[in-house]
Amino acid sequence: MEGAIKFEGVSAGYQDRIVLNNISFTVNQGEFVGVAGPNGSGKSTLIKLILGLVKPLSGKIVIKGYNTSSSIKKIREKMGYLPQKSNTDPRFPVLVKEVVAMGMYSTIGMLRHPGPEHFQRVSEALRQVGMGGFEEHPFGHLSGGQQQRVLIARALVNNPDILLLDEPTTGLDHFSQTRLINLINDIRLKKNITVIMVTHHLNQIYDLAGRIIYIDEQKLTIDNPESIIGQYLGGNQYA
Ligand SMILES: Nc1ncnc2c1ncn2[C@@H]1O[C@H](COP(=O)(O)OP(=O)(O)OP(=O)(O)O)[C@@H](O)[C@H]1O
Repeated sequence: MEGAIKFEGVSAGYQDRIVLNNISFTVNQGEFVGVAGPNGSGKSTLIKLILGLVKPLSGKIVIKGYNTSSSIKKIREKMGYLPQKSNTDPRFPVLVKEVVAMGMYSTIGMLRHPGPEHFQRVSEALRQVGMGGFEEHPFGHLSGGQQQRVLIARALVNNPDILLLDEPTTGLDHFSQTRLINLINDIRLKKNITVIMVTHHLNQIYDLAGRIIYIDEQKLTIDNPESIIGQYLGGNQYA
């Protein structure tokens, strides 16, 4: 079976700095894979390689059968992305429906206005994350947890096969973190989406993620949570 995401001998880095050296792995459709490792080890770089925002120095990346070096537009249509959190100015005058509609720019184009059929998709994505009815609310007036759910709706609005989440629970209280992760997992199961989620808190996903990617010192290991925690975190999932 062709994997949803396949890395073959990939090296990547910036200027004269190698971040990932000769890594290979395959993720299957519908898997929930966590991405962990120390600060600066290359977790976001891995996500950006999958998105085609960072180009490999050598090796090959194939997403749903398409090579990132030649078919990046096709691949982007299949992916939803929630970047690392940046704080939104509460006075920023943008409505929830406009934030979600931004997720469709890759398919409808930046300069075209979204039509009624697009806003139907926006409402559907908001319903999926439990934010139906919030279309006309100012984004900046929502709580942190609600804002993250709206940003997940933005990542889901194109019906992606792959959802890439870079520390989606940052800044949320413990209860909201658990709720958000359970929500992501429910959507994954319902739609058979592949979820790749960067987190500093493996305990959050220990029971849900089938496998964890651990990155350190230019190397990548992929294995079940128990084994990764045993090998790298001294057996402590809360480390
Ligand atoms: N655009 C860039 N130009 C140069 N160096 C970069 C760039 N982006 C990242 N780096 C460097 O590459 C390394 C990996 O960064 P990356 O952001 O992938 O790490 P990370 O594991 O996501 O870190 P964190 O846990 O702090 O979010 C770091 O040393 C970082 O300084």
